[in-house]
Amino acid sequence: PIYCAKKTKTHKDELGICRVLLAELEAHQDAWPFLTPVNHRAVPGYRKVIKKPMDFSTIKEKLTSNQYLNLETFIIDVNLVFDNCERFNEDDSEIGRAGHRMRRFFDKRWTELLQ
Ligand SMILES: CO[C@H](O)CCc1ccc(O)cc1
Repeated sequence: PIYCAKKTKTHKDELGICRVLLAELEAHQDAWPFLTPVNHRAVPGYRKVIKKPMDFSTIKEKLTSNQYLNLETFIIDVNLVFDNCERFNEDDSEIGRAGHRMRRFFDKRWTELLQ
């Protein structure tokens, strides 16, 4: 089309997309390592190595208490979950592989929803 303006998204539109994306992340079969905060008392070294822990339940709490300015600040927290996972787990481990699969799923879905 000759005229193709980018449709701007309101704050409400962006938060709606965050809710849909988070629901899909939580429902994913590989989400189990990421659903709740890592128990740093049970996992030696975790608190020392991972400076900014993040998980899907914490993201949900931040979303419902309006702590995300926009889609970008939400995506930053989701990526933090996967970056923490890569830092702490071997690629060739159950949780390492789950993290890579979840990141691939998330990247595909948010780009689809934004098209
Ligand atoms: C998202 O999961 C965290 O990376 C913790 C991974 C972990 C926890 C306990 C273990 O024995 C090994 C790895």
